[in-house]
Amino acid sequence: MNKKFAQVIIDNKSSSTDKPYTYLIDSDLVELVEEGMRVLVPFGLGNRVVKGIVIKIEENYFGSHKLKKIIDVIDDKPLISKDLIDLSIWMSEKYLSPYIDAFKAVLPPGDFKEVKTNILLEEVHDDIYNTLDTLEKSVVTIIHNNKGKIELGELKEQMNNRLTNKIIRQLESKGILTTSMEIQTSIEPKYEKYVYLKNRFNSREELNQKIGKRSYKQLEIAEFLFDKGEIPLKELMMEVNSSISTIKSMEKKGLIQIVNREIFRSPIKEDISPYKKHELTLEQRNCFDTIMDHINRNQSSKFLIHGVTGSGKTEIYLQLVEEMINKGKESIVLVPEISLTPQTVQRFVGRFGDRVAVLHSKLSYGERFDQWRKIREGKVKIAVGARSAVFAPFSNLGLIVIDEEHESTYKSSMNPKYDTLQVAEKRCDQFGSTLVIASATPSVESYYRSIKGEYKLLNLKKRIMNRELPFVKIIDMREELNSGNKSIFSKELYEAIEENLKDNKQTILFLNRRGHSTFVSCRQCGYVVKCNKCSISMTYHLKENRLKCHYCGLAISPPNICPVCKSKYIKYFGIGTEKVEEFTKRLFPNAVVKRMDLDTTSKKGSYESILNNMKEEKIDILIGTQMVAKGLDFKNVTLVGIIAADTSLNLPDFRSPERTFQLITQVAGRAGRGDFEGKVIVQTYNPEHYSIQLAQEYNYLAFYNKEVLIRKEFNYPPFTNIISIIIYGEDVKRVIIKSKEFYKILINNLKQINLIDFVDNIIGPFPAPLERIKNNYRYQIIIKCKNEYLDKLKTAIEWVFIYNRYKVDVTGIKFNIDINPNSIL
Ligand SMILES: Nc1ncnc2c1ncn2[C@@H]1O[C@H](COP(=O)(O)OP(=O)(O)OP(=O)(O)O)[C@@H](O)[C@H]1O
Ligand SMILES: [Zn+2]
Ligand SMILES: [Zn+2]
Repeated sequence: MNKKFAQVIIDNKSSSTDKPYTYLIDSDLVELVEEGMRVLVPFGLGNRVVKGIVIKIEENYFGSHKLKKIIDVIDDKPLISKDLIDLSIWMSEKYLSPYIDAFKAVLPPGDFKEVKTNILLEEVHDDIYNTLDTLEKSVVTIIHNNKGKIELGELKEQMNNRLTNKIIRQLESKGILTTSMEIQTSIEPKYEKYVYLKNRFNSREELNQKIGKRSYKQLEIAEFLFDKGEIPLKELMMEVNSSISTIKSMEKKGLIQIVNREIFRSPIKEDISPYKKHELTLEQRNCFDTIMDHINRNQSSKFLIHGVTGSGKTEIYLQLVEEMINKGKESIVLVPEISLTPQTVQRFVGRFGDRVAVLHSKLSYGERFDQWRKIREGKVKIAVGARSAVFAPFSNLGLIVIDEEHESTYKSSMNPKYDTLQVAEKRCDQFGSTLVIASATPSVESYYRSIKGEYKLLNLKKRIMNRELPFVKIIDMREELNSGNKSIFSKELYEAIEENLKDNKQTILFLNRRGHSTFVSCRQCGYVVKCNKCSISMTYHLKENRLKCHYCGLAISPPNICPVCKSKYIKYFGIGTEKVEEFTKRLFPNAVVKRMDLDTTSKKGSYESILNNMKEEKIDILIGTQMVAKGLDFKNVTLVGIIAADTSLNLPDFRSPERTFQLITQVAGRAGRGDFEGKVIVQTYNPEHYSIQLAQEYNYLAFYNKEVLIRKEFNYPPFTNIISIIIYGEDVKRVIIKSKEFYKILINNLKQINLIDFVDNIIGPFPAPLERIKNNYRYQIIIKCKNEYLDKLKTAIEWVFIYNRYKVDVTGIKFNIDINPNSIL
């Protein structure tokens, strides 16, 4: 038999070993090794045996090195499919990510080295058993003696034969074995006690004959178990109203058996009520039909749905998913983590039941692995989840939906620093599947692409039932101040809340800052309390009476006297949600007021409980950050107050006008979703700013047109790419010296390869706007570059910063390279 060559990725932190290594696959393993399987290989000078994953198999090897051999193959089936391998390689190149990080995004959750394969023995009839060869028979015997189940590695050890994988595959094809994956986690599996009748009775009569002489209760239990089969102990005790002692005594007499069974870890609560299918409105139908028309003609396409808040986008996704199921295809529906509320989950699970897998960051590794496995094994047809669900390992993917596509969380800020939209496009290209992205406020980039024809634009201009979009009133807070109102609430907002309370309607108040006061400062000398690890002013939290850093979490007691001038005039400035809550409670003592932000929702279940109380109208006024801004659908909310629309406007980032427009539109969209008209009050110190003005008119198109002109004029995305390189470390002097050194090397390199004139702009190195985070000083280089030259530029950056070909000493220095980052702070 011939030999082959495998490219193997090894899990290794060091960037110098982060590349595929070529190994020889000897003839005896050639048939067994496949792309996506894990193998054991000798690695490094000492030939330490390590686990790696095969990403490519080649017929030829043209190198001159003497190759090491693969020692053994671990899996009997690939852990990941070819399309996901290709996707990872593509990501590592596109986002300059280490291979191993790119692969970890698509590998099963947890440590891939810990994945185990269990082999289960099915029933084997004698006539079939007799047809097996000796090796096959011994495999069957070993598993049989091991109570019908064995872990693959253990079986191999007992077989002492390298061809075990092949034998297993043969037996599997004969229906004698099945395999399933499992991962070792620190979380103990959950068990529950189950009860069943020990003896088999053919009929109730037989049962009565055998144990009829026993007590009435015992007979009742036995009959119950005869009807139901194996059931949870708890359920039995409840149903027949029996004590544990009766059941225990039956066990002692050998009538029944109590066993521990593992409970399948599931993040989906069982008591989800069905979500009925809506008859599509005319607008919804047009949109749905256009998409289905493309799908039915087998045209893989991309769509952007621009649909106002409350226009019923979710119903369209649900019906598209249903069509996919009918076609035997799978769907991925992505929503921002923050909108992955019980409400969203309920809509999907309520419609499709156990055909839905839910993936989000609050799941434990065990839970996540279970969801991953269900997808991989084809047990579910839909994956609903946040960003990383784009990697759901389906094998027949028909549709990807990205809801609220403008959300910044779709861009990852950790390796691989991928943009979910681009990854989704890539996956859809691989499968020939359909991509639908949607928003009430599409990002400038996406809308621009729809105008260029890369996405087909579909509009939903009306709310469901022709409900009106809420009326938006802008309040100039400078005038409020001039007229003597120093409160957080303008007169108009105060009166509107009061009226809303009288009418028994609910109110949402939004402020994009948590905590109580946003900074603490000395009135005498101007000293501001800042985090001593980050260059960020600290936020006061009243309940704990602590100053907290929102970047690194450091908490300290607030000072009584100024540490600089020793004065006592320490003052608390700025407002956060906690202060809004305090004021609201004071002004409306009879209202039920609740706050929803990171601080009040960290306990498990607290988030759900607030949303439930809101739904059941037990809360009059809900105060919150981003969390109350998106996707929530409460019919009784008729008033939305935006306490300060300017917080996002003043950040030194080219996206801040866009973010402000989106936020106001989205928050406003929470009002008037039921039978009653909604009203929105926006308080601001910049009432004439176009973001605020155009959000008031719901004029997305005018906003887009204005914004896109600015982007063009000042050369920002989508007209260019922005690459941010942050050089950071604890020693500020070294950071400065190294930044300058690397900057010079980069410039020289770009000159050498004749790229310097094609790169639009290189600025830096200068202190990053967030100059210090967690004790690290950060210097930044920003490069702007058109699409045509981006690949060349990336190669240069890789050469200089990642491979460090110039052998610069980088002790204590790290780099963070991000292509089109979310924010350039
Ligand atoms: N065809 C329909 N007939 C009646 N009600 C519908 C229909 N489609 C959707 N709805 C209901 O309309 C409400 C708004 O729909 P949905 O929440 O999907 O809007 P959306 O466009 O996603 O809004 P947002 O962008 O604000 O999240 C929901 O309560 C939904 O159940
Ligand atoms: Zn002072
Ligand atoms: Zn800090």
